[in-house]
Parts: sequence; C-alpha cells; structure tokens
Amino acid sequence: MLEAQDLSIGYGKSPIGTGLNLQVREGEILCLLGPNGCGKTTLFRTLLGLLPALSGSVLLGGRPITAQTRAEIARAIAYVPQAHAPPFPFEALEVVLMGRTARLGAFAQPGKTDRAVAEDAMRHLGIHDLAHRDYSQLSGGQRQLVLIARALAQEATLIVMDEPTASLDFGNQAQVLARIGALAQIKGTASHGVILSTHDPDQAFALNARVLLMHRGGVLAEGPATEVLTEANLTTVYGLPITVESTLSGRKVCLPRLATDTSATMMPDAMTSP
Ligand SMILES: Nc1ncnc2c1ncn2[C@@H]1O[C@H](COP(=O)(O)OP(=O)(O)OP(=O)(O)O)[C@@H](O)[C@H]1O
Repeated sequence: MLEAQDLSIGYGKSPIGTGLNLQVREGEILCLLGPNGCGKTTLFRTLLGLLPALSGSVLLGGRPITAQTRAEIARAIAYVPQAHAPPFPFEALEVVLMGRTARLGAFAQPGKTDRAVAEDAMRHLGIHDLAHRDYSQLSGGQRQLVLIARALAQEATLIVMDEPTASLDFGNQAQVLARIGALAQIKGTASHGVILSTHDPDQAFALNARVLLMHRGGVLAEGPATEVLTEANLTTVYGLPITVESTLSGRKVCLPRLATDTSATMMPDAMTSP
C-alpha cells in the first residue's frame, strides 16, 4: 500500500536520513522509533508527499506519490497530528467532519452522508457522546480519539500518526493504544494500515507491531518488534543499558537502567550533538 525505496530525507540539500526502506500494508502497524531529532517527523512529511525526497521514491498504491494530487493522497492516507487545543471553539463532530472535507476537496460542502460517516466513526471509537462537546474543552485523550475519528471519517486505508500518545496520562495512553490496535485488526474492507511514531518501545510490543528503528541518519533494524527491539539495539540507539524482560502474561517490556552516577551514563547522539 505504501512503500519507501532507498529514500533520503531532509531539508534543502542536507540529508537527515538516507537508505530508508519501508512497507506498510492493510492490517499492519509500523512503529517508528528513534531518539529525538532522528528524523521521524521529517520521514512522515516525506511519506505524506508534503516534503520532497532528496532521492529515492515513495510509492502509494504502486504509483509515485509525486505523481498524485492532494485529493488522491487524502483518499489513501489520513494524518493524525498530536492533539493540541485549537484557538477556536469547534464541536467535536465538526472536527471529525473535517476528515470528509479533506476527502471532498477544499470547496465542497459535506452533506448528509458525510455527517453519517463522521458519526459512525465517533461511534466506532466509543466517543459518540462527545459529538456536541466543545473540542477545545475535551481532555487530551478525548481530543486524540476525536482526531483518530477524523482520520476514520476520511475513509483512507492508511493512517499515519505522529506520537499519538504523547502528553496523555497512563490510562489514556492505554485506551488510545487499544483503539489503534483495533484499527489494524478489523478484517475485510475496514482494515487499516497504521504508521505511528512513538518514544515508548513497550508500545510496539503491546501492538505486536513491526518496527523501524532509526539511528544515526539511517535504519538500524526493521522487522517484528520481538526481533528488532533487542537489548543490544535499544542500548545502541538510546545510549544507556536497557534490558528486555517478559511479563507473566508473556508481553515484553523494556527496562532502562537508571544510573545515579551520571558520569557513567552514555547519552544518545541526538542529545549530545551540538
Ligand atoms: N523545517 C526544517 N528545516 C530544517 N531542519 C529541520 C526542519 N524541521 C526539522 N529540522 C531538523 O531535522 C532534524 C530531524 O527533525 P525531526 O523533527 O524530523 O525529528 P524527530 O525524530 O521527529 O524528533 P522528535 O522525536 O524530537 O519529535 C532535526 O535536527 C531538526 O532540527
């Protein structure tokens, strides 16, 4: 569905990442993991066709994304940004309806069918009762679910999410994560492919996702979470000793060693480079 081949990403002429290859199909979740500043957002912008690739290609449905119109891209990919409070009061349902506008084009007015699709998306995520609430007054977790509903209303098969659980409390993180997992698990036409960035490797284990682990401007490893998120790889990328353990329920979790002696702590490249 979406494929990047030998992609170089960056701004102007300087590459931030090179040799990037990835593939996402319906029913799959791909987690982008890597330290601050490694290029996850830049990669997203390139995959969405918002930023030109420095070299290599992005194929959407087998065709170069550069050859597709914004409307074509919007029918295939929905983007879920981090949930910030907007300056203007919108009803939550109006925010979800914006997913239809992305699909219809800037000047088309959403009609009855669009409203029904938007309401269905909210119902599907269990937030229909928020439809007429002021979006700016919702909690962070509720806002994130509204933005995911907006992506569902767009009826794109691929959903790209930029740190969907950032700034959510523990309970809301679990709730949003469960909804994301369900998006890929639905069988048939409603199944989605999901690409998300996160700073929490445990989420990749919880979602049973594939992982693209970014490091020093490239990909250190790509594949199932259980194969990519090894102690050695995590320790290399995050620059401190990390162990991976199995819980009683069988899920893997990552445990960084919290050094009290800061002189013994290695720092990741992104944090130490000027
Ligand atoms: N518009 C821009 N012009 C030039 N450089 C930029 C621009 N936006 C980001 N960068 C640089 O590109 C690099 C990668 O940034 P990016 O935001 O893609 O990283 P990230 O992995 O998403 O980081 P984080 O995990 O902190 O969100 C950084 O060094 C950043 O300073």
